[in-house]
Amino acid sequence: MALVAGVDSSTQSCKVVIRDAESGGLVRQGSAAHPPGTEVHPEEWWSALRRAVEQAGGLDDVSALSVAGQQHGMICLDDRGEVIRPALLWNDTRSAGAAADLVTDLGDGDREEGARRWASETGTVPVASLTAAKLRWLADHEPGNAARIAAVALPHDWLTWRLSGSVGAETLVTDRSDASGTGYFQAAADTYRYDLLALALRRDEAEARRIVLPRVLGPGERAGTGDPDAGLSHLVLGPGSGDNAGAALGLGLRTGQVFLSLGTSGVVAAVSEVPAADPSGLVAGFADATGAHLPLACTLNAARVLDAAARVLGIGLDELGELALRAEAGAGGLVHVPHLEGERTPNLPDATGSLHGMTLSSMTRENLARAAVEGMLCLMAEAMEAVRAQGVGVERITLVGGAARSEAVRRIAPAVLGVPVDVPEPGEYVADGAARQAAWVLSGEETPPRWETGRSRTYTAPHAPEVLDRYREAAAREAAAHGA
Ligand SMILES: Nc1ncnc2c1ncn2[C@@H]1O[C@H](COP(=O)(O)OP(=O)(O)O)[C@@H](O)[C@H]1O
Ligand SMILES: O=C(CO)[C@@H](O)[C@H](O)COP(=O)(O)O
Repeated sequence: MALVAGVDSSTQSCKVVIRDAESGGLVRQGSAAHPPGTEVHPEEWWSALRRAVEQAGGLDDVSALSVAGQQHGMICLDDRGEVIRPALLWNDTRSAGAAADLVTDLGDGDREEGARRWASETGTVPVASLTAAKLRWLADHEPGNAARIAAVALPHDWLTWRLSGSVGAETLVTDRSDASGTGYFQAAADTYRYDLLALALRRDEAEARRIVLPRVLGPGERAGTGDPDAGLSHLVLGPGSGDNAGAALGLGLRTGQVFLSLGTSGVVAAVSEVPAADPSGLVAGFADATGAHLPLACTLNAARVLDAAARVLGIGLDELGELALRAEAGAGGLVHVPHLEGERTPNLPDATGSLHGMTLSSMTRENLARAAVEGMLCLMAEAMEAVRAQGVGVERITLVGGAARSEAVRRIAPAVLGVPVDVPEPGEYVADGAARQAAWVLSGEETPPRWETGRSRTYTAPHAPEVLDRYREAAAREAAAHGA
C-alpha cells in the first residue's frame, strides 16, 4: 500500500494528512500552530510543518507529498537564497495604498481603465492581498530590501523548495493556482507578466526578468524528490497549490460546483472552465489545481468573527453557537458588520467592525452571538452574489473550513444564503487536496485518482432575506463612512 501526504500550510496552522494513495483512506494526521500576526518569518512555517509531520508519524513510509498553502504571501529571497525579511501575508493591509496605485498606474492615471486592464490581462484587480501590491509596498517603503530581491516565492513554493533541500532559487517551482494569485501571472495564458512585476517593483522589464520566479508546473507534474540529507530522497514531490485550489481538489468538485470556506478568510469559489475577469475587483480570476479556473471572492473576516464574539462573551465556540440558536433570526434587530480586520470584499482595508440596532431589548447575549454568526454569513452572502454576477449559477454550496464545525453556522447559513448548504464530514479538505495531488503525481496518470469523498449532510432552512437586507443597509452606512 503506497502512502501519500498532503500539507495545508494555512494562516493559523499547518495540517498534515497521510492517506492511502489508491483508496484515499485516512491513515494518520498531525497539526501544529502558526504564530499570530500578518508578518511571519517563513522559518516558522517550516518549523510548524516539521512538527505536524512528526505528529503524523513521519514520512519514512510515505511515497509522495504535496504542499497547499495560504495564497499571496510575499517571500523575497536574496542571491544566496536567504529570506530577506519576514513574509507579508494575504491579510496584511499595509499594501492597500500600493494596490490602489498599481490600478491607477496601469490605467495611466485612470482608475477605471486600470481596473479594466488588470481584469482583462491577469483576471484580477489588485487589492492589498496580492503579492504584486506587497512588492510595490516594499519598493516604496523598504527600497534597500527591494533592491536585494533575487527571487520571489509564495508560501507553498518555498516549503516545497525546503522539502527538496535545494539551495539555489532557480530550482523553485509552483503551480498555476498559486501563481495566479500573484498579480503578475496571466492564468488565461499560463504565463508570467514580467512587465507587471516590473511595474510592481518600479523597475524596467529587463531588470524584472532577472528576478527568479518559480517555474510553473502543470497539474500532476512532478516537482522532484525530497532532500537526501534529510532522508527524504524516496519522497516524490508534487507541484502543490494555493489552499483554495487544494480545497476544491480535496472536495472533488466538478465544473460549476461552488464551495464556501470559513477559515481565517471567508471564500466563495467555483470550479469553472472559463477564466473570470471582473473589473469591479470583487471576484479574482484565479486558476484551479487541475488545469481549469477558480473564480473566487475572498473576505478578510470569517471564523475569527466568531472567535472575537466568544471572547467578548467569555464563552467557548460551542456555547456561542448554542446562544446564537436560542435567538430569533435577525437577532432582535442587532446587526453586526464584521469588518474586524478591515475588509477585502468589499475593498475597505481601513474599515472597522460595527454593531447596529442596539436597544435595551436587543442587547442580550443570545442576540450578540446570533448577530456575529449572521454578520459573518451576510458578508459571505455578498461574496456569493459577486461570484454569481460573474455568471456562476449558485444553486447550492458546500461548506468547509474551521467554522463549518459549528452547528449554528450550518443551520443559519441556508437561511441567510438562500441556498441549501452541503456540509461534508469535518476534515482537512485543503490537505486532502494536496494528498490527492501527490497520489496523482505518483500515479503518472492524466487525471487525479478517484477517491471516495465522505458523506455530506444537507442543511436547509426557509430563506430569511430580511437579515441580508438589514445588513446591507448597515454595511452601506459603514462603507460611506470609510469613503467607499
Ligand atoms: N466548532 C467551531 N465553531 C466555530 N469555529 C470553529 C470551530 N472549530 C474551529 N473553528 C474556527 O476555525 C478557525 C480555523 O479554521 P481553519 O479553516 O483551520 O483556518 P485557516 O485554514 O485559515 O488556518 C479558527 O478561527 C477557529 O476558531
Ligand atoms: O487570500 C486568500 C485567497 O485569495 C486566502 O484564502 C488565503 O489563501 C488564506 O486562506 P486561509 O488560511 O484562510 O485558508
